[in-house]
Amino acid sequence: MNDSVYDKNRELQRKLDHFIKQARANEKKQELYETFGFEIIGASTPKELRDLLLFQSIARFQLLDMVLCLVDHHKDADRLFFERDEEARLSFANKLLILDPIKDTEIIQSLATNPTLGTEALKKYRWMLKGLKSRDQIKSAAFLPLLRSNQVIGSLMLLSQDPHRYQKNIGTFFLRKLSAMTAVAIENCLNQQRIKEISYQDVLTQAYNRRYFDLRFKDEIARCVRWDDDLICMFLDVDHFKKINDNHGHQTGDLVLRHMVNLIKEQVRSCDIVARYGGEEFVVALPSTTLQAAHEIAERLRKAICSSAIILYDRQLNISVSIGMASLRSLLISPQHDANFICTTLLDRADKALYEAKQGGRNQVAVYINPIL
Ligand SMILES: Nc1nc2c(ncn2[C@@H]2O[C@H](COP(=O)(O)OP(=O)(O)OP(=O)(O)O)[C@@H](O)[C@H]2O)c(=O)[nH]1
Repeated sequence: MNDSVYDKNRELQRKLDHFIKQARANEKKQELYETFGFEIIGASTPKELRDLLLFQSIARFQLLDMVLCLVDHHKDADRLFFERDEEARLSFANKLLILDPIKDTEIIQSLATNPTLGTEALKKYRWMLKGLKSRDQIKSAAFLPLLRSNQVIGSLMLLSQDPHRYQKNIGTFFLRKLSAMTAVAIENCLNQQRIKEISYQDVLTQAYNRRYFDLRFKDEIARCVRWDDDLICMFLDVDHFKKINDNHGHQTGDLVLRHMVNLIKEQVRSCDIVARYGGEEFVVALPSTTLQAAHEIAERLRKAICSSAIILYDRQLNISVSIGMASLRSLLISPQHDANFICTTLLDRADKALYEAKQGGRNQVAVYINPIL
């Protein structure tokens, strides 16, 4: 082989090696993006999705930071992503930006429908980086729109310390794939959660239904047992409700039930579980609450119900409620007691206390007391 053929051959070999290397790198990239895509699409709760997108993605894609911006068409994004988790709300405060479709129209209109890379992304979407601790270290960014049915539902901002990572002229195939999968994952996950919530809600009063209560009650009891915390179970029953129905009609009876739920919700914390247990009977679980504190809440609630008359078209209607409660501590739990036993015993005791309150003349609070052996 003469020298020139030999050189050409080497040059070709070098190019081939380069292409093979690039193909392998792309294959790896594709695998990384696809695995992540399948994981986010498989996320079963908004919390899981939130952690994958805003926390795990950073290590997976070797990013400096990630910001997700969502147009809150259903006005429920904050609740779905953070319910009962103040700590997470604080730690993700600057990474999950929720836009109001009415108040933030200008910002929403500024969200491009194509990826924007490099300094243009940094300039145009500076507002997305406002509260980030890592802000000063950002050297390049990729803005990815999240689209569903040709509508912008939000955007992702991938941030890097490497000034060459996201540049105007680099290929966006993988990034487009990531943004498409993210949009599908967000839409699916939030819709699934909404459906779950509807199935857990009492249609008439918007309180939780018994199915949801039974599920959550078990979890809360397990948590309180683990942390050696007390938990209070409270039953509330409208007094002489049959008479209300008979004298004023079922519609008024329904109004009373809705009114009751609103008053109960006003008096308890968002972490407490308020559910309609049946007919005119409601149950409230108060985790990490002492019997004394719960008694004060119950009394406050009883007084609030008693003193807030319902205004009907031609008169006002006064109602009262009887309340029975029992504490987890009163059960003297031992390790052989299983969760089902604790749940049913606690409900049974609160129900017995409610019976006492009714027997005692109604419009009062009764506490289950352990019989002296
Ligand atoms: N309007 C309305 N009434 C309901 C609903 N569910 C159950 N009820 C009525 O609630 C009433 C419950 O009556 P009772 O169990 O006798 O109790 P009460 O009249 O409240 O008497 P005490 O509990 O002993 O004070 C029944 O008349 C049921 O028909 C509902 O969804 N809407």
